[in-house]
Amino acid sequence: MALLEVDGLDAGYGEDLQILNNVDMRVEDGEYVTIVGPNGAGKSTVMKSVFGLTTYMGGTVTFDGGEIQGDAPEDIIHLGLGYVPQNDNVFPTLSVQENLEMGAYILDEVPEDALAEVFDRFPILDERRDQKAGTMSGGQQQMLAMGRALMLDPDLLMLDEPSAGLAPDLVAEMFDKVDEINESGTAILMVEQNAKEALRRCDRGYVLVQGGNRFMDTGDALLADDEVRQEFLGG
Ligand SMILES: Nc1ncnc2c1ncn2[C@@H]1O[C@H](COP(=O)(O)OP(=O)(O)OP(=O)(O)O)[C@@H](O)[C@H]1O
Repeated sequence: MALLEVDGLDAGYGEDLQILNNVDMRVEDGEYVTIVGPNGAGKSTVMKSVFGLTTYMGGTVTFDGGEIQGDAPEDIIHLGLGYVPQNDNVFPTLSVQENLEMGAYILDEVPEDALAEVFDRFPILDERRDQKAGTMSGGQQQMLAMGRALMLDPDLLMLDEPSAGLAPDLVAEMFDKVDEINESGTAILMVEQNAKEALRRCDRGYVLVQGGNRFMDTGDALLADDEVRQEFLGG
């Protein structure tokens, strides 16, 4: 069984606004999977639904062998599933180090080895460990949000548009960081607007349209597919 298996997932918002319709998705141990698709397709909703932040309406979500559909985020985070939302992903009035420590709030003590590893992986966070998160640039805050999610050493890290709003040189740096995190053994499920670059780097990709699965293949195969290129990658 895959690390994450989503089978026939229906989910949405409020009482009856259904967005996802019969979505299937899987991420193997250590795999790097990307979700692409047009605006409003439901890409973010897939991640939020896996993490228990939407209204569950049907289907199953299995993580590490146990069913988690309908569970609360505070239960899911204990299982080794990390999630970095696109917005509001740092505490602006707390320092960098305090933000990272908050990432491990479910533990009795701050995991010093994990903290050292995050500082090692993101030298900018080490340099600015006492700076208030809200005074850092968008890219630095994004690194901090990722670092915070890594404090619990997740088996799967879900990233919602990590390159959004970043200058081009920072976009490359962000993608490199994601590669490094994946190479160190953490599986990745990532939503990206920067679809070509994401598909180039991932193992496998899903194209989601109107809340449902449309294409699934290796990143290279999706990049080479005429229909995918024309419809979703700007030709
Ligand atoms: N909190 C919410 N309440 C109600 N509807 C929502 C909520 N969040 C998202 N939606 C709706 O769900 C649909 C899918 O949104 P979602 O953000 O998942 O799409 P997306 O594929 O990630 O889009 P984008 O690429 O623009 O970020 C959209 O129609 C959106 O308006």
